[in-house]
Amino acid sequence: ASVWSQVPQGPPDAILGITEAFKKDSNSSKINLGVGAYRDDKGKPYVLPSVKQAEQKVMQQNLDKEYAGITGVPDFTKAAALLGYGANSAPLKEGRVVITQSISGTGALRIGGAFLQRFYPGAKAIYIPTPSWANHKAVFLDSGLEVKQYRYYNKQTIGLDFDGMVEDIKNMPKGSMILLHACAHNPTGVDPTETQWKAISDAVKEGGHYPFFDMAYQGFASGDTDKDAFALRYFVEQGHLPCLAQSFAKNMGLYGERVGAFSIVTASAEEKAKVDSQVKILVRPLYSNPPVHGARIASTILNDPALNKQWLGEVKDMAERIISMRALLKENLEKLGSKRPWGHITDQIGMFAYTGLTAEQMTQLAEEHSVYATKDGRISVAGITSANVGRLAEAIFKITG
Ligand SMILES: Cc1ncc(COP(=O)(O)O)c(CN[C@@](C)(CC(=O)O)C(=O)O)c1O
Repeated sequence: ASVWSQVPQGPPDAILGITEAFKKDSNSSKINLGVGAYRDDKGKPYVLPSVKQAEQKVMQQNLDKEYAGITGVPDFTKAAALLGYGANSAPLKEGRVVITQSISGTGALRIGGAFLQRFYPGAKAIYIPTPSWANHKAVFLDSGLEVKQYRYYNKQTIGLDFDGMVEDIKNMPKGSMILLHACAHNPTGVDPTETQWKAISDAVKEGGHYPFFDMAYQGFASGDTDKDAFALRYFVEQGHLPCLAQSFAKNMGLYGERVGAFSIVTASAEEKAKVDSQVKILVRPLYSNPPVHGARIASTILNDPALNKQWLGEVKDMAERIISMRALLKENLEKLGSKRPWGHITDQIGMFAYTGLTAEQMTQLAEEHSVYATKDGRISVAGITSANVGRLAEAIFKITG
């Protein structure tokens, strides 16, 4: 037998596999609501003008292509920390935040998982929400952690199971690790209110739990980067010492440039130095040091006041287009005479709408109507345009009534 004859055939990725199926469909009016990548109203990928301008500035500098340090482009990581934690962040001012560039958000989560596996003093089990991003479980399992779940989504109300979530947090063994989506929960689009975040912070503190924030959509949820960072910053103000995975894939449209950062809030500058040294020791054998181009673009945007302002406007525009497509879809469904409640489509926030459709209905959408999305009923609202929203509503109405 050949050396790889025993390798089993694995299933296609739950999310990226949808795009493969979409590409195979010859129907000219097919609609891709699978991967959470922004599309403009023409259904086209969008390179932000601020990104194009920043990239030109970078090219004009004729920079060399030497290795970055293990933790990446310093001007980028400093600016990413400021964007995430905010200008008034005490840990930032006191030099207590360890940060390393990462291979986008996935890479940040993986460095975090690996660091926690290596050094977390408590049980090596992380609690993730039910449901969560399809890749979270695999990232943490491959990091060597056990993955457990806490209640998050309420099927009946298609909203947050707040009581269930808080009860589960209170019942976790003391000092458990808990993953929290900072904003624009994937796949449900259901976020806690600020009041609910305060109660969640209390419950996490009461249990002495360790919060790991995944902030993959800062600015993309509400259009306001400060508003979207509320939960993270509130936890820090409350004295938690969280770690954070940041992605610039969505809010800067840098998907394929793989720009992200992983950071840890420590208790003191001395602790920061020790943790920083161990993060470097962990990253070096992983990929040694990160790609510089995307980080230089992001750094140029974040550090240039005019470009930063322009970028914030562009992020706001993307968020607003998503919000308007939510309203249009709901309106179209109601106009068709649907008797089902669709308020959750506009109540939810961020890239995704959790429709409440079953896996069978999602398969029907693809097979009978050439509308592609993940089987959990999640649709990427970014894939909706003023041109296809009518057909989408009809397809959903035909299936759900
Ligand atoms: C909550 C969450 N965290 C991290 C990531 C990682 O993104 P990055 O590595 O590209 O920075 C995603 C991307 N989720 C997408 C948008 C794409 C994907 O599945 O990879 C999604 O369709 O859910 C995400 O939704």
